[in-house]
Amino acid sequence: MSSAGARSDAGPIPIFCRREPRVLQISQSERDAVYKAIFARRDVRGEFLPDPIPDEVLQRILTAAHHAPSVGFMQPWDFILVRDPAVKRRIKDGFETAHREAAALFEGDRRERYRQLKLEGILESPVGICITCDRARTGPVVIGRTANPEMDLYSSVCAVQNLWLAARAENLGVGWVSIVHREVLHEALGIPAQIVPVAYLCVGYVSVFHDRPELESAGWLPRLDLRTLIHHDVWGSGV
Ligand SMILES: Cc1cc2c(cc1C)N(C[C@H](O)[C@H](O)[C@H](O)COP(=O)(O)O)c1[nH]c(=O)[nH]c(=O)c1N2
Repeated sequence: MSSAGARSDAGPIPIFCRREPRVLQISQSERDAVYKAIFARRDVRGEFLPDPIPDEVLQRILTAAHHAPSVGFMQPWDFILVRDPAVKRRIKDGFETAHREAAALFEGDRRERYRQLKLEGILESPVGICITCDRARTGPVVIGRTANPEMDLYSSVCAVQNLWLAARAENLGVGWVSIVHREVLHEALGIPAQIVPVAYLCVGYVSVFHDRPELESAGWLPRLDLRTLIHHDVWGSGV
């Protein structure tokens, strides 16, 4: 475990967001910082602090999300910021229902171990962010989506990951809660029927960032060996 460390000062949107006429080079220390954010990012469930997130910080991580790649540049996302305890409570109730259903699918010892995992921080985190996908945002024909219609959903997932990494760079924890039925999010957040809720994220400062995924530390699953996942030219060619 490592302590959460000092918070970033609120400041302007980084220079990378402005238009640059030259090829932007990334220095070695900047590169190291990117990798640091990637490897130190964690899914946070149980360590949220109630401290409020300054508006400027929230704006920066939302701007990072908004600069994600998207199929045909359709930018299909919206961001619903959830602070109302009553709204959070409805989502938490939805989690509890889906969690019970999921627990029933595990056998014996694994069911009890699943029940003991902390898998959300809906009420504890000061802000929830629901990232959605408007599949009709730029009309029916989108560059890059015709052969693979799910590409707009993947684009919203890219926004999730940008936000997750930017949040880590701000020393903010993020936890993705997918143990909730989509209809619960539609109802609790007033999401129109044609918009897809892609991710419900719990966001806040934390008491600690774990060094490893909690599911790995709990012995649920190990990290796979990257070498077994790389194929050369054809599937199954091995290393
Ligand atoms: C699409 C999706 C959906 C979920 C998750 C992730 C992703 C990508 N994760 C987090 C997941 O458990 C976690 O990322 C892995 O265990 C790896 O841990 P780190 O993210 O590296 O800490 C997650 N975690 C959790 O506690 N409750 C959840 O419902 C979910 N849902």
